[in-house]
Amino acid sequence: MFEKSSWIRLPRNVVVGHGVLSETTAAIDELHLHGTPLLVTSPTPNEVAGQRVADQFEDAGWGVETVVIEEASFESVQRVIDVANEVNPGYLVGVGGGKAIDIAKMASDEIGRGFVSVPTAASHDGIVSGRGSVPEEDTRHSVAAEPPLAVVADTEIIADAPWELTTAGCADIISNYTAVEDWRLAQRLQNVEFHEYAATLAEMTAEMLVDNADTIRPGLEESSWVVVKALVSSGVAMSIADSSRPASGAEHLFSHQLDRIAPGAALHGHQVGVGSIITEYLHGGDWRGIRDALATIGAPTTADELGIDAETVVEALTTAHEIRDRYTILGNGMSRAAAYEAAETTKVI
Ligand SMILES: NC(=O)C1=CN([C@@H]2O[C@H](COP(=O)(O)OP(=O)(O)OC[C@H]3O[C@@H](n4cnc5c(N)ncnc54)[C@H](OP(=O)(O)O)[C@@H]3O)[C@@H](O)[C@H]2O)C=CC1
Ligand SMILES: O=C(CO)COP(=O)(O)O
Ligand SMILES: [Zn+2]
Repeated sequence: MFEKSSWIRLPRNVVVGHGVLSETTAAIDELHLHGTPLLVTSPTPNEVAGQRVADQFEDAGWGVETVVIEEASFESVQRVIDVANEVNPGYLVGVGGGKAIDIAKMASDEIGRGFVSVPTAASHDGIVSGRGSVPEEDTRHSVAAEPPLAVVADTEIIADAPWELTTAGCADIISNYTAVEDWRLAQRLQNVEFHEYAATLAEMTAEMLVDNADTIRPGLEESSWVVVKALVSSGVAMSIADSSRPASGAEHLFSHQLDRIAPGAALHGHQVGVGSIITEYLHGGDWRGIRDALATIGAPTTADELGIDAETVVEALTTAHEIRDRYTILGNGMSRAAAYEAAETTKVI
């Protein structure tokens, strides 16, 4: 039965490969955008890529305005909006990790301009999605934001980024397994809207990454390529669902709660990976398989490796269900005894 219309907003040009940063203007030119680009970046990404992108824009005769943000905050989003109000850009270009990209996509959404994503790290699937997240107070989870019109992912630059950013991106993809299990559960128990295509794509993406886990190695540019492709697929799954459901279940609630209790302890992807080991155990599934895939890639599998203690894990597990209205295997909350049992059995603590 057709109940309502749905919009699937996908990037038109996804350019991935060695040296493709030099094709940024070509990828944008194809979109028939007009006006001066506003480049949003952060300090290191600006050095490794932003300045080169700005030079390309100048050489193309398009001009460019640049904002360098240091922090992932609503203040930074506002700063970009303020600059945009002054210079009236044709579109925004985010160059960096999740911080610069999310700030650019949230500002784009606010001012109604197109957004182009130029990731310098493969740290999570936000680099290609239409979801934005700023780690402040009540909004730990992502919200709808401007999806990228184009993504330009230069694997030469991404392979040179700190390796733990790539293992975090891998773990974010592996967490799709439990995210989809939670989504199916929510459909059965709560009649939550479910999209088979989006769920299958998200699961298949995780499966392909796990199948290739032993080829993902630091210093191998091919590994960055595999991870970026997986992040693109995961972003597409979220666009099809018009929700982060295909890539975010209870393991993400656990991570968002850790961000509250122990801010900055570990990377998003590493936290959701450890969360996935525990929530797969709660689902009665192959949690050892998830743990082994994470370990093979070199992502954390224990609280120690995340830099948090047992009490923090238990507090996050018992309160994670309060993060948002999203039904998962955590139901209405875990007891402390159950949280200890799950974390100990899976050797997370
Ligand atoms: N939209 C979504 O679905 C999601 C969004 N997020 C958001 O994303 C952000 C986290 O993303 P993440 O990528 O980890 O964070 P950052 O963008 O802060 O990048 C992490 C670090 O890596 C540095 N860096 C980036 N690229 C390179 C490179 N090529 N070489 C060397 N250093 C590099 C950055 O430098 P510098 O400090 O100079 O920027 C920063 O220190 C948070 O704001 C979070 O809220 C997280 C999960 C999901
Ligand atoms: O990180 C995400 C998917 O990997 C986004 O999920 P959230 O909506 O839970 O922030
Ligand atoms: Zn995630």
